[in-house]
Amino acid sequence: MLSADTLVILDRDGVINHDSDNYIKSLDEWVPYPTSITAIARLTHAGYTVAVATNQSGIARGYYDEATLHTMHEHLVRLVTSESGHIAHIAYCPHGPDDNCRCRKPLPGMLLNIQQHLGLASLTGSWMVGDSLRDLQAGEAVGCKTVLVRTGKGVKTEQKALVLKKPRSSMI
Ligand SMILES: O=P(O)(O)OC[C@@H](O)[C@H]1O[C@@H](OP(=O)(O)O)[C@@H](O)[C@@H](O)[C@@H]1O
Ligand SMILES: [Mg+2]
Ligand SMILES: [Zn+2]
Repeated sequence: MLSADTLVILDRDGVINHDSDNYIKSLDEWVPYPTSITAIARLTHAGYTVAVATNQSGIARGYYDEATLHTMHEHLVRLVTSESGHIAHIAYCPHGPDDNCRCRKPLPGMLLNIQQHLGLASLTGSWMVGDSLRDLQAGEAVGCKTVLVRTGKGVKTEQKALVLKKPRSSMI
């Protein structure tokens, strides 16, 4: 039975698959981490609903098109299905940083789209798993519990957050 606290929203690049500073521009470049597909299947078997929310500014930048993105997501779904897992919805933002859209993380637009698609009244208590601060910010904006992974950009994100948290050394 779907409820907010059994929903897990995953960031894609750096969480499900390897990320690249040069963007993931083709199906060949989309390489899942060794355990991520099985992890999604295990979440399904444990009664969780899994969705994906991914920024894909590479489309706005002209590096690849939506058809190519769809081939990556069809492949992801095939792999998960082959392990009897399920992905309830994949939301993506094709826009660039200057497009002022409402869906690009850290804005929560994609998470609200997932909420609407699943017919949930709220995302309070759902999980948002990401490797970037903007993933966690999007989740926090709609009451999700957030998880930072150390894959992808996660270690860099953690180090940046630790630096920000460090008490300022008193200046003499
Ligand atoms: O982690 P998710 O949201 O699934 O996808 C991130 C990707 O769309 C790309 O996002 C870009 O950020 P900018 O969009 O250029 O700020 C860069 O971080 C790329 O390295 C990365 O591949
Ligand atoms: Mg990411
Ligand atoms: Zn967008």
